[in-house]
Amino acid sequence: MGGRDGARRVGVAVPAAGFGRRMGGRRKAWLTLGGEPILARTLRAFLERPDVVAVAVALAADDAADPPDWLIALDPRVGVVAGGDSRAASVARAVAMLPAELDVILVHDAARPLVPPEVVQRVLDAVEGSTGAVAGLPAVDTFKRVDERDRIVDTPPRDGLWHAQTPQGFPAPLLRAALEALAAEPGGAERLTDDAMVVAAAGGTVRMVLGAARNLKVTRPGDLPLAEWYAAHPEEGR
Ligand SMILES: Nc1ccn([C@@H]2O[C@H](COP(=O)(O)OP(=O)(O)OP(=O)(O)O)[C@@H](O)[C@H]2O)c(=O)n1
Ligand SMILES: C[C@](O)(CO)[C@H](O)COP(=O)(O)O
Repeated sequence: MGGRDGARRVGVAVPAAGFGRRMGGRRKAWLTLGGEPILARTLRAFLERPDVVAVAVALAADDAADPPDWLIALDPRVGVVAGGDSRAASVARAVAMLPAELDVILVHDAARPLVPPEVVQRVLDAVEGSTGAVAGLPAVDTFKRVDERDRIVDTPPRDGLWHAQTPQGFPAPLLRAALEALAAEPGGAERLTDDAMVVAAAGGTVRMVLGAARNLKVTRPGDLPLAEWYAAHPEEGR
């Protein structure tokens, strides 16, 4: 896998257009972690890689129309686009603005600012010669399926259950084709909550690789102190 000069060309799509409802209506990209915006920290993990040739960030429409100065000045590889009503729609818009000649596209949530470089590397290694790879962690809790009256109706066996994280990486032509197929399906984008589902729906087989505890998704207010702790302890949770 490689461009004309043999070097792999990686593009990164960063969905950052969420509403942060579970965070009390605060857009998580702009919250600070270790004294800097969450989005800045998220992008750094990818911008420090020389094989990353372009990064497309999907922002809420008003933010995309008036992005902060620091983001515009951050790196010439970074571009901004308005996201959509669902994560998948935002990913599709970010992928659409990436350059055509890419070998691999990584999708990474803006809300996961603590991804270790070795997790990014594991995903990229696993994408080589395959149809996709996702970072994740084996489940540690017992899972219950609960009905609308809060009754437990099933306890799915935990064997083989993992928590999916990001990055999620795919051969670029495959991800583009899968997103196009999804766009043609009414309501498709809302149904699929991660990129592996998009590629699997198009017939791809996606592998799981080991993620990291510190690669948590900042989702609720209580996640912020934990993320701050990880930020202050760079060797923990890897
Ligand atoms: N329409 C959307 C929805 C989500 N995201 C992004 O997808 C990632 C994962 O989503 P999540 O953590 O669920 O973020 P929010 O959608 O902001 O959270 P909530 O569901 O609480 O509103 C985040 O980086 C978020 O900004 C996006 O780009 N566009
Ligand atoms: C893609 C994801 O991070 C995998 O865990 C997650 O599904 C995104 O969060 P959401 O709450 O489903 O939008």
